[in-house]
Amino acid sequence: MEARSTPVHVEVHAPICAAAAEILTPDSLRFIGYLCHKFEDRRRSLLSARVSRALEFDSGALPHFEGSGKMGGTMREPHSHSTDDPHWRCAPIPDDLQDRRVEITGPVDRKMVINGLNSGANVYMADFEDSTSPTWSNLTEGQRNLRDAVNGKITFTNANTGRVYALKEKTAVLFVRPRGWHLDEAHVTVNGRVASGSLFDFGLYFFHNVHSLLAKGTKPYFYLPKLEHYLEARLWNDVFRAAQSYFGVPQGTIRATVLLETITAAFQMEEILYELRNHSLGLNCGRWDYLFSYIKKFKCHGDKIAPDRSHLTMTDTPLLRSYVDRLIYICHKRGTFAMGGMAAQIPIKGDPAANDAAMARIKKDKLREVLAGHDGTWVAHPALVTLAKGVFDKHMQGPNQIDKNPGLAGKDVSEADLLELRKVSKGEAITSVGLKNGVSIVLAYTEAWLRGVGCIPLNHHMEDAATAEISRAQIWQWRYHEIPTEDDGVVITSKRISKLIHDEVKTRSGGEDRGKWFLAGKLVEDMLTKDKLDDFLTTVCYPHILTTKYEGDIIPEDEPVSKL
Ligand SMILES: CC(=O)SCCNC(=O)CCNC(=O)[C@H](O)C(C)(C)COP(=O)(O)OP(=O)(O)OC[C@H]1O[C@@H](n2cnc3c(N)ncnc32)[C@H](O)[C@@H]1OP(=O)(O)O
Ligand SMILES: O=CC(=O)O
Ligand SMILES: [Mg+2]
Repeated sequence: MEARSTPVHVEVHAPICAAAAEILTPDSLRFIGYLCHKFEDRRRSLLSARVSRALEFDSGALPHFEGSGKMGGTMREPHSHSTDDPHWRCAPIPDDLQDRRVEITGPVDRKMVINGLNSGANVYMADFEDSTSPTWSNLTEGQRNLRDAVNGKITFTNANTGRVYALKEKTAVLFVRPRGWHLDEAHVTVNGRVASGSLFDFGLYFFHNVHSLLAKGTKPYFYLPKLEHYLEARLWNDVFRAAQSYFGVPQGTIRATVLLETITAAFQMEEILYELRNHSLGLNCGRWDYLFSYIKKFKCHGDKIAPDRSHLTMTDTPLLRSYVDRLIYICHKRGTFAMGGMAAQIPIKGDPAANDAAMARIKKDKLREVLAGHDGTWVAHPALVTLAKGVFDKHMQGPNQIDKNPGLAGKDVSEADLLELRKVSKGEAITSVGLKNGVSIVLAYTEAWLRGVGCIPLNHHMEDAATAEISRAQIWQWRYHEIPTEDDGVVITSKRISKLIHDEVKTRSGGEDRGKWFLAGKLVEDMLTKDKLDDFLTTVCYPHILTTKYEGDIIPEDEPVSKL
């Protein structure tokens, strides 16, 4: 392990619960301190650049491909060199990852980790992002669960049923998705500044598992969420280089797939791959955050108002189709994975007809993906693994189709194609039902998140921090543009939204201060009716799940419980 001499002060401002005691050792904290100290200024400056770009979009600007010569103002980008050489390829694919046809994802609680690894999927992605509410216990226990899983020692006993869970002999290959660059880990400060959530999650997993993973013949594999720019990919690449060198493991040991899930990243697919090429495992279509990002970035554009969420389907939304095609083309051209995304339907219990219809929709979605050229897909629930595998087995003969399917449909995707929304028939685009459903989704998800639950079943769909954000952003946008709902002609105003929220909170809480309904109602009302659209629901709600004081990046005032 490489020695580091720069003095770095790491403080933990949270109870040292049993999991934290095992995970936050002096050495692991020293490593987190090293990463945060080295990269925090760059993280902050990249986050500021996001704010500047957002202001330009608010004034009507649009993203452009590099080299289009159309960038103006602060959006002038440095040349990335990604297209200078037509021959570069991403690093070769590791043996245990040739076949990624079905990947299951899920939050990091102990039972889920075991069920995900045992699900029969090729890959299990343990998720600290969209499906985890980053409470202190979720994070520290999640890290402990992953360490135990990597060591093959994870077990779980259901206290109610007595059922014992343990790993099967053959398990899925493990990926980990740390939080995005925008999220802080406020329970930890490094030289007085709150730590990055990304570096906390990445660093602890890497610290505790790199050697065990290598000894088992696998590697530390990551999914990188919510990147908005290729310089953010460069930051991850530099973090990987620093981490590998700190531990004395070969460069290229870490491998990562980037979630292509922001509209700005869609204009920089090749640039992002290029930055990470020595660590890259391709791109994935994170369709839900992608829609959220589109609505958020163009919230002020009167010609880009999205219809009800139910209309934003992969087949009927031109910008989604174009982004899929372009992603497959770019990834295959550079010799790496073009992964599909998540269908939000989950199994429906007790209603076979409705369940059959949901399964048919998922099957259609997976068929579209494999025929388009994707090398694999995501499922949200173990009961969907066989279904998705069946579709890929039938239509993808080899372990992947990187070399077989060049995805040429994506070659000529234009800037305009990546921005084109679906046109919905007059009278059905934005409806009172869509508005009510949207309010109900944002509220229910926020309530669960505040209780520490990051993914919920709702109306037979999974709702997480990406799906709920679409509803939040679009309701804000409809109100901002004073859109009337088409079925009744009534304008969407703050007053109308507030009433829907109050009614829903009353129904869901029974009028009693149960769960987190009252708090969720207050926060959601504020987010949906204020002048400014908050960047993320999760950053608004974050101070409410902490065990310590925190406002934005202000340093907690309490005495730290642990110092390094
Ligand atoms: C937009 C994106 O970012 S997508 C990626 C992030 N989102 C996700 O990963 C979604 C993950 N999925 C889930 O969290 C869950 O499936 C939910 C919340 C949607 C539904 O969960 P539940 O209501 O518990 O489902 P259900 O009761 O049908 O579960 C049946 C069993 O499958 C298990 N299970 C369900 N989903 C998963 C999963 N994703 N991974 C592992 N196990 C799972 C349950 O733990 C349960 O196990 P048990 O029978 O041993 O008790
Ligand atoms: O992370 C996945 C998404 O769709 O968002
Ligand atoms: Mg996402």
